[in-house]
Amino acid sequence: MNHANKMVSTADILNASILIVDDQKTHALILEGMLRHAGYASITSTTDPYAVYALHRENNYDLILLDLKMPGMDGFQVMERLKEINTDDYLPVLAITADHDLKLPALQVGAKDFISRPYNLVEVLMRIHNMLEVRLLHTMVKNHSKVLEQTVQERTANLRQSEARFRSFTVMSSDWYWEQDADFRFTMISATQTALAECPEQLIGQTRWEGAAGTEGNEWTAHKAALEARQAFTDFEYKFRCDNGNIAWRCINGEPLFDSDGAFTGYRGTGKDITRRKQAEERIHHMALHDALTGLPNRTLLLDRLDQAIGYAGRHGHAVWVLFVDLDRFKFVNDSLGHKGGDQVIKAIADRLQSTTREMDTVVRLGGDEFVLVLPQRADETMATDAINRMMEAVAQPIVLETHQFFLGCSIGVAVYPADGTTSEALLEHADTAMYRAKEMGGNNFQFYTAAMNARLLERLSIEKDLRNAIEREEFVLHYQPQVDIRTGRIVGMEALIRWQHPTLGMVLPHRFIGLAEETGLIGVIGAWVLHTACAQTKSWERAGYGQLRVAVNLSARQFTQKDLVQSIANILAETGLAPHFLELELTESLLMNDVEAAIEILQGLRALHVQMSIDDFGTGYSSLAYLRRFPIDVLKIDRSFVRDMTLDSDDAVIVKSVISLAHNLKLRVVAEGVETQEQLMHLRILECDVMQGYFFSNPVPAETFGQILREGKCLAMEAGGS
Ligand SMILES: Nc1nc2c(ncn2[C@@H]2O[C@@H]3COP(=O)(O)O[C@H]4[C@@H](O)[C@H](n5cnc6c(=O)[nH]c(N)nc65)O[C@@H]4COP(=O)(O)O[C@H]3[C@H]2O)c(=O)[nH]1
Repeated sequence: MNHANKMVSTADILNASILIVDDQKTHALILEGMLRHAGYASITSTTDPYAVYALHRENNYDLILLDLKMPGMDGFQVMERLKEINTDDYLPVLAITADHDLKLPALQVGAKDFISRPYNLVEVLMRIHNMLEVRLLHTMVKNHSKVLEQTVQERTANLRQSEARFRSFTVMSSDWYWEQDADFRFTMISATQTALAECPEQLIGQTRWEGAAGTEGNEWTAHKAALEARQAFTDFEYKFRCDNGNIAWRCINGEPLFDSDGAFTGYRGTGKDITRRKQAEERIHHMALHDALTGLPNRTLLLDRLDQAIGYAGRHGHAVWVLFVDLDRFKFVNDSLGHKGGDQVIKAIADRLQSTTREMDTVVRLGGDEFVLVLPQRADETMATDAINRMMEAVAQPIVLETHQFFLGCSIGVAVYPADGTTSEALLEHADTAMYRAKEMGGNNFQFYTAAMNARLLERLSIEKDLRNAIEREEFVLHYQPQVDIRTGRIVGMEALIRWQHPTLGMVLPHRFIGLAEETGLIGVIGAWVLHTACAQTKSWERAGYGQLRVAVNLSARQFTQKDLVQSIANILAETGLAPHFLELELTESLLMNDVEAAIEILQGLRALHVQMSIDDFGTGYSSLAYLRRFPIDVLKIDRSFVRDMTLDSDDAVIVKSVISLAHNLKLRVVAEGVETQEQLMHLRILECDVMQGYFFSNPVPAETFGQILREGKCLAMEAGGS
């Protein structure tokens, strides 16, 4: 009230608008006079009750002094009409009456107070003052609540606007908003996101875990415990299966909700679709553990799987076989096909290896042409080599690329857990060692690891180191083995055979280092040295007057596919002055058969130089006589294994016979290798073989010794056939 008093001043009261309604003009004037005298300034009088309604509607008086008894329309009726204007049920009416009985009914109809006639001045002014004060306060409160209402309206509009803004943000952002009740059931999900629309997370009324996949995991247990403890959580990631079968990932944040009494009412938070991120992470994870070309596990995953297999086998007393697989002559294929073709070959081999293994086995690509297989033993089986044989057969199947057909073999080394090692590293190392042994054995076979192999491996490593320095230290020499015309008995040429005079190992034969030189690429330099030395030596014997001799030089696979082969041979011939037809290049049959079309092209390039070409070890490779016609060659060398057995085994005799007649049909010379006995020579002479080479006439000998033989004019004794 104090507060209200302060707000309504005397001036406000005296300036309030007052209407006096009395049918008797004099009464109205008396009252008006009293009021003016008391200081009221805004007073209107009327004697017409019918005019009151219009006047009040227009002026909205603060106070109406209303005579109750009037002819035509009395004060009660006037009040009824005024109610139409003052809809808030407040009639600012002070009833005037001399009749005591009308006072109560007047108050009931809506009058706020009354004044009695005859007027008591103090009472009249008092009541008018009080009434105006209440009236003005009432108006003030009404206005105030109007302002309040307006403020509320404005605030509500602002709120709506910001809510709309929030909505549009959530629509535009990849996140969404959700709410749950105290049982963690969704009560609201702002579900307009495309991600959600495509793969709705949960339905209203369901819990989050009803649609999730793999909820028995530890992370879900921890999450549910956090919910039970009413804790906020951030970045909880989980996956679930959509209706279309796809797996989707979500990341959510949430906070608990409590009412004003502190009781838990549920959770609310945001959600985000992280399926793409998870897929990318999975891809990266897969890439880190797999080989990009073949999709097979890589070395990292190998170590993991092998550790697991060893752990399991150790607990159950089982074995694990570790196979180290390396393709034979892959470098040759890769060089002749280019990288793309090489990749296709690797993929094909990877598929074949996988198709021959069981589900529990692991096939790994280490890189290049190296694979590792982990074959754990099953409880009900004994490990057998059948699996390895199957693998080798699968690899050996012809590979067809465009018009090319290839044959690849592989060398496999096997180390067995626990006999050959109890750690992944030891098993891999020993399988690798065994694989090298298989390579040394000529490839296309498998070897089980033995402790002795380690010693060989160490020797190999030291040889490899020394090989690199051998050229500079001039440790290589060529030995020459005479080739003799069987009809005339005269030396017509020689094969140049490399030897390595190793400072500690002594004389090292080619089979111990040529393969290594191939693998390390040193064969390029070594091969060029051999060619140069052999041509120069031959030319010098020619100059010395020992006749015109042809020198045969072995070409390795890697040399054969060397891009500048033709040019470098032409250079050597020019440098040494040897006529091209005195140089014979020996190529092995398997080297040519690897990729027939490419081989023909290279041979044609060499043919243009007018050098001679021979097929070495004929009969040992994948003989394809059909191709012989297409190779521009001059000589066939019958492998010494046939020569050795031709006098013992009639099959071999038949083979030698048919090779000689086939070669003659094709206008090729035939050289028989490894002739060791008189009997062999006799046979060859009967079969009309052209040239012989072998211990029977001479071992390979140093150049000086060969010069000596030439000087002496050594010939094959014609009658007896001996030297
Ligand atoms: N059992 C027996 N063996 C005989 C007889 N006559 C000769 N031999 C041996 O047979 C091999 C013939 O050489 P190849 O077949 O071309 O086989 C050669 C050839 O493929 C390769 N080689 C030798 N020198 C070179 C070279 O300079 N470059 C390349 N790339 N390879 C070479 O190493 C292989 C082995 O060479 P070597 O150990 O010198 O072995 C030589 C030779 O000593 C015989 O009557 N009985």
